[in-house]
Amino acid sequence: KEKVEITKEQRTLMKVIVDAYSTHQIPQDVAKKLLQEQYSADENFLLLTEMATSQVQVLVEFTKNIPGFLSLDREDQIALLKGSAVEAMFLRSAQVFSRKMPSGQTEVLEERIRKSGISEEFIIPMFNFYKSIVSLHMVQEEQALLTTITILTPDRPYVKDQQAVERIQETMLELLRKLCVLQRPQEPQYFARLLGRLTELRTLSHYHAEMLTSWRTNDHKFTPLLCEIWDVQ
Ligand SMILES: CC(C)NC(=O)n1c(-c2ccccc2)cc2c1CN(S(=O)(=O)c1cccs1)CC2
Repeated sequence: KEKVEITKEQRTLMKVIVDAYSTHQIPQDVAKKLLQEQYSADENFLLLTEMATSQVQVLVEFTKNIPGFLSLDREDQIALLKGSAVEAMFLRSAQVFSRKMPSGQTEVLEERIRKSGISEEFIIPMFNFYKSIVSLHMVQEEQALLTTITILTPDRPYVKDQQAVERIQETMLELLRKLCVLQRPQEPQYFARLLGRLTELRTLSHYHAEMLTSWRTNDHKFTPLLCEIWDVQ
């Protein structure tokens, strides 16, 4: 039986990441808006735009707190942010659903998202992903590390020094692996299941690119920040 132990450095690293992750949350007022009175499809879309924009700002702030990230090449930092923004958004969205909400709120939230101008063909895989994340019942440490590992994916487009990114990502993967073993001794495959969700995320981000095209044909507007991070318009 493998004796797994979190070292002092790993404990410090964990604390830095979880503190950053819990500090940089989407303003509750924005999330609350989605739950208020009846909205039209256009207003729901506008709210999602607002939420997604604020999430990108949160993502940038969180990423700056990942130990080692700011010592990467500047252009590679941008490439990692742009390359992971959509996946981080879907991961954060799933985590919003994972949170215990007063009864009925999850359904209202689901309804608003379904009625926001997103075509059915994307709604299904998107909600399947949310459910697959919710069913894992991740603790905050796992959520924060999974987001960190997603951001530190070496093979994003335009990343020059992939080795440097790989080195930091490997530190995070090793920490998450240990946490999973300690957290779920009875579920030896849990770590593998978590990483499997990252593959699902990549598929979703391909759907997202198509979603954007269909929105643009219906003349939906995005914020300058979303246009920049998604490379549209
Ligand atoms: C929490 C934030 C990050 N989630 C969010 O903004 N959502 C949520 C969502 C999920 C669970 C709870 C609350 C909200 C569903 C969707 C989005 C955004 N996207 S988007 O970025 O493609 C988009 C932007 C503008 C028009 S469409 C569409 C799908």
